[in-house]
Amino acid sequence: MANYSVRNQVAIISLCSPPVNALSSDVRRGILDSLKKAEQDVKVAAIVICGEGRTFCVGADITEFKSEFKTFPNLFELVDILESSPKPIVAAIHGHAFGGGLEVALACHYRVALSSAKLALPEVKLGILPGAGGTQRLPRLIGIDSSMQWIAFGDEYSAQIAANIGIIDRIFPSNADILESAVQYAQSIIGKSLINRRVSKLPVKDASKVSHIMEKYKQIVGKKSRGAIAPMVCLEAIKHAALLPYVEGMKKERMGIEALMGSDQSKSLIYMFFAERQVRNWTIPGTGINSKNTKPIKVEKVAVIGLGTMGRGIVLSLLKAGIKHVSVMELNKTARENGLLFIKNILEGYAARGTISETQKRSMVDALKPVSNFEMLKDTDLVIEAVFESMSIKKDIFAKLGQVCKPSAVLATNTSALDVDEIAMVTPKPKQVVGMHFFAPAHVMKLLENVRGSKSSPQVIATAMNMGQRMGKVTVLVGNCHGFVGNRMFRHYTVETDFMLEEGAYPEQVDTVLKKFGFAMGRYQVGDLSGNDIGYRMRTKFEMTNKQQPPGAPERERHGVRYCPLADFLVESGRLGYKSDGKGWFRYLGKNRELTVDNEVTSMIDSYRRRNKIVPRKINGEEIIERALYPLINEGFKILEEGIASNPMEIDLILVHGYAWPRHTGGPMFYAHLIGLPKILRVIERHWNNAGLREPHWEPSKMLVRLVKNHGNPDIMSWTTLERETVRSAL
Ligand SMILES: CCCCCC/C=C/CC(=O)SCCNC(=O)CCNC(=O)[C@H](O)C(C)(C)COP(=O)(O)OP(=O)(O)OC[C@H]1O[C@@H](n2cnc3c(N)ncnc32)[C@H](O)[C@@H]1OP(=O)(O)O
Repeated sequence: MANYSVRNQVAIISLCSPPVNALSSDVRRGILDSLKKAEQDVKVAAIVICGEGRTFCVGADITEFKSEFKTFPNLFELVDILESSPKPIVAAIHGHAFGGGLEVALACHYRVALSSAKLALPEVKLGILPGAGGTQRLPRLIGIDSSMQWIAFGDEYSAQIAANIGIIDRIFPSNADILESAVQYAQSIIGKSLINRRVSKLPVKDASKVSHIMEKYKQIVGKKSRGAIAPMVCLEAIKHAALLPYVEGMKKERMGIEALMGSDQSKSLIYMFFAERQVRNWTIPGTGINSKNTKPIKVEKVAVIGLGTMGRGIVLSLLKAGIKHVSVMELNKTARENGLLFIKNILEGYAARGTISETQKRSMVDALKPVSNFEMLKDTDLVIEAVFESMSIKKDIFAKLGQVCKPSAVLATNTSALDVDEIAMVTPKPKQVVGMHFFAPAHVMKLLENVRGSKSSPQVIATAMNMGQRMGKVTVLVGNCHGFVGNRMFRHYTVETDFMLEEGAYPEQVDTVLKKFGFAMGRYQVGDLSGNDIGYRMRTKFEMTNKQQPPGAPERERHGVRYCPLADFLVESGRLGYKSDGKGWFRYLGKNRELTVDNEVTSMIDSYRRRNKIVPRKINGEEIIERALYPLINEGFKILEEGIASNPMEIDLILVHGYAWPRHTGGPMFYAHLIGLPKILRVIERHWNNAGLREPHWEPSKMLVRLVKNHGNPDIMSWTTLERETVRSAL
């Protein structure tokens, strides 16, 4: 709804729909009714639209998208009614003016804002376009070039930037009273002509350059938003603002939003939006313990052990989160000096770019406390161990931490696959131990996979979850198993793509198909980028690599299971990827590391096939997608079945934020939901029947089988509930 009042000739329409004043049908109706009152009241000479509470308006109510077009006034109708008002309307912006909220402001005749306000047209991130005139009004205010930048990427901008380019007419200090300031501003414009204040009537300044600008953005969007439809539709709609009169341009915008709204990509992106918020409400499956009934321990002093790649990133994340005391312990002098230098350089860079102020930078540097022995960690609230991935080294460290740290200290291990319980058992208080799996580089990557050990106390889990959120990370709680969620699932992707190389595909073909699906890089380029030796080290641990096999051992089998040694040959021939002179699955040439196919790799694959008498066959794109992605989905169901993740959203967040799974498909589980579970199961069963026990990743998940058998194609939101009911009724 919207509240209405009048103050000194100025009518105030305040949006009132906590927490973020989304433009639900009630709010839109409230604005319209208030506007009518203001127009009819002869004592009113100007109108202010503002938001109650923490923000101006975050845009259309996403939960009402399905009925958006049906109720009067829809957003599209409301903005034109506002703009044509005979009385001047001032939008008073604090907090956020996002999406439809900014479109409402663009339809007002003036816009004022607190300097702390943020503005954006982020609809593209929901797979749609600004469908209430945003693509037609913004170009008339700031030109085609800036509009394409704002709308095709959907990023937020400060009020000051918006003022610099002409969106905001007046900025007030962040501590000003926005309503009071806006009312005074409205009084100052009473009686002024509204000609030139109705944005839809303005010409587009850089209209003549539209083709050139369009080409530029098509290139950028093609690279940055691979496979996503909405960014291109946004560009097309903005182009029409340059070429067509406003009314005609609006018709094109309408066609654009109707095509995008309800599309699979938009459904996926909306699912992601809510998943990112839902995940804050963590729960331990089957226990009743959750974020609502568990309080975190107060954390003021944190320590990080190890200043390698992971440790440095973790320290930076803690500093950015505002932790005022971060002890860093690295016993190797060179690693310590390099690590500290790296951290300081990154902070310098942030300050130079204006991401943080000089004062903030200084206080972050002051917060760094190098320590040289475990004793010095005795009053630390949270210790994050980030040393080399070795069970014995980690156990050694936890044994020491267990002796010196105070009993309430939370002891976290940053491991990507090791058993958190085994590490915990060396301490006198295993309930204080938890896993915090960061992704490299930890100060950049948004994902944190927190691992609850079987003994981790609820408070300790709450503390790790809270710390992740303080660091601004998408923090997901998972159970303890080898590889946790992400690495456990992703393994199958690499295993099965390598099998396709044996059978007839080549790395470039696999990567092209995966990139078309939406991955920023294919499986083989990712291997080259992160280093093919990482997987090799892991396989060495399990005595699987080519070199570790006794003479005469079967080349394509390990521990009775199908195995492809091509990745081993690659590493053993020194092709680790980018870092080994640009040689990996591909060859990277020149300063720009241009990816080229390397005949050496092709010959290696061909001769391996000949040696093993494999007759190569043609593998098409559909097969590549099924075989690369379905085993991973199958594993996702096994993870749900075991309670390692509590719901599919958690799995999807991990794969999207940690493994570059394309966001516009919603992650593997949502993708499975879009394809339909019966088809997913059919394909998995077909491969399982062909491959049998030698390829266990094709063994259908029991949960998937039960869901399809008992419920056909149930909605993703009901999977875990249905599974629980089925299991309970079987007991
Ligand atoms: C015929 C014409 C048809 C045209 C119709 C189509 C036009 C659409 C135009 C649009 O406006 S689409 C929506 C565009 N807006 C957005 O995408 C903004 C989404 N919100 C955000 O990005 C963030 O919420 C924020 C604005 C940056 C604020 O972040 P903050 O961290 O402060 O809060 P949150 O935790 O994210 O949100 C609090 C709470 O509010 C819910 N919520 C946020 N935005 C919306 C929304 N637009 N609709 C419905 N609900 C929203 C969010 O889910 C949280 O709920 P919870 O229950 O507390 O988790």
